[in-house]
This record gives sequence, structure tokens and C-alpha cells, in this order.
Amino acid sequence: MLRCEKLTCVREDRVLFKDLSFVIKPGEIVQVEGPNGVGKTSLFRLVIGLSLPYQGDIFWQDTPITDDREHFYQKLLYLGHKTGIKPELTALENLQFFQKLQPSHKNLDLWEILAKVGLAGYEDIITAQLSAGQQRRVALARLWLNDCPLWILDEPFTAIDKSGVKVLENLFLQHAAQGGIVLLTTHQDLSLDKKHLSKIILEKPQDNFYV
Ligand SMILES: Nc1ncnc2c1ncn2[C@@H]1O[C@H](COP(=O)(O)OP(=O)(O)OP(=O)(O)O)[C@@H](O)[C@H]1O
Repeated sequence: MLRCEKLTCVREDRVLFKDLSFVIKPGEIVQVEGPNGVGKTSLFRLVIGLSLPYQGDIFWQDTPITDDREHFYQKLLYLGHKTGIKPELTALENLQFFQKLQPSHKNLDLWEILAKVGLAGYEDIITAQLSAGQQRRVALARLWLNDCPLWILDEPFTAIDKSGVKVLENLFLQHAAQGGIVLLTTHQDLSLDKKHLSKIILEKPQDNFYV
């Protein structure tokens, strides 16, 4: 369970959000929604401990994430705006690298995973030569190669076409059905219904909302 209590985020003396509290339980998919610049990425950076909140606390399984970072990071898969793939390696080599980080998945068929993300026939191409959407697909293949219960995904669908979004939505449902958590942000409309998708809406504060 991920619990955030009374989070306040300040950037350059400007309050992005104040006293934001939420709980995400195993099996939930939650989308953070709001216009450009409202603070979605900033919220994710707080939640994963990359920056400190101005006020508030973040708990994983009732333990503050600052108390046991190592345990928290073992449970977390975070994909940010950058793809995090190595452009000089092929799609397959990138996956082989990710697989080495997850020994429990050493027997998974990487060709099959590349086919699942729509890269059959592109396995041996240097990723720098792939399109933006194909590069994003290589990065997203990591979702098939981990045991982490908590997925935090910052705009995972950037440059991904509709059929790719559908594949990922199904994967999120599968992850949630197994007790995982997906916390994501996207500007795309998702086809998941209210039963499967909750939302945290961030709104632009008043112009004079300064500390
Ligand atoms: N490191 C930083 N230092 C100062 N200001 C920052 C920093 N990071 C973000 N900001 C500011 O905080 C605000 C929120 O940025 P953030 O990236 O969280 O928005 P977002 O909701 O994710 O936007 P988008 O939908 O465009 O990705 C912006 O006005 C941005 O300029």
C-alpha cells in the first residue's frame, strides 16, 4: 500500500499543491490528471524519493520511504520521461541488460516480449535507429521483466500508438489483478472504466499561491 499524507510541493517559491493526501491499495490503477505544469512529475519525484516534500510524508507498507529506501526501491519500478535505454545497443541487447538486473526472470523469452511490444522484426536494430515510439516500446518492455509491485509511470504512452496503448492497458489490468499498483500520468484518454481506474486530479492553484 502506498500512502501519501498532506503533501505540499513548492517550486521556486510557488506552491504546486498543498495538503495532498491519498492511499493506493494493492490492485489499484490510479491516473494523476492535470494540465501541463500543474505538478504531476513533481508529485512523482516526491513519491519516489527523488525530491523532498516541503511538507508531508510518504509511506510504503506503513513505513516512511525515508526509513528504508533500499526496501522501497526493490519494490518500485519507475519509468520517467526519458526512455532509459542505451541507444548504441539493439532492442534485444537492451532487454538482455534489463534481464540481467532481474535474475528471477532469466528464463523469459526476450523475443516473445519484443513481439508483445510490437517489435518483432526489429530485435537486432540499434535502438538509436528506431522511431520515437519504437524506442519507448523498448523501454516499456521492462514492465514484463520485473517483479516490482509498485509501478510509477510518468507519461508511458508518449509516442505510443492506439494499439500499443491497448496492450499496455491490458498489462496494467493483469498487474492489478495480481495485487500490483499502477500510478501513472498521461494526457491520452484511457479506455479503462471507472471500476478499474481511479483518478487524482491536480488543478492549477490561484496565481497568488506563493509561500
Ligand atoms: N527542478 C525544478 N526547479 C524549479 N521548478 C521546477 C523544477 N521542476 C519543475 N519545476 C516547475 O514546476 C512546475 C510543475 O512541473 P511538472 O514537471 O511537475 O509539471 P507536470 O504537471 O508534470 O507537467 P507536464 O504535463 O507538462 O509534464 C512547472 O512550472 C515547472 O517549471
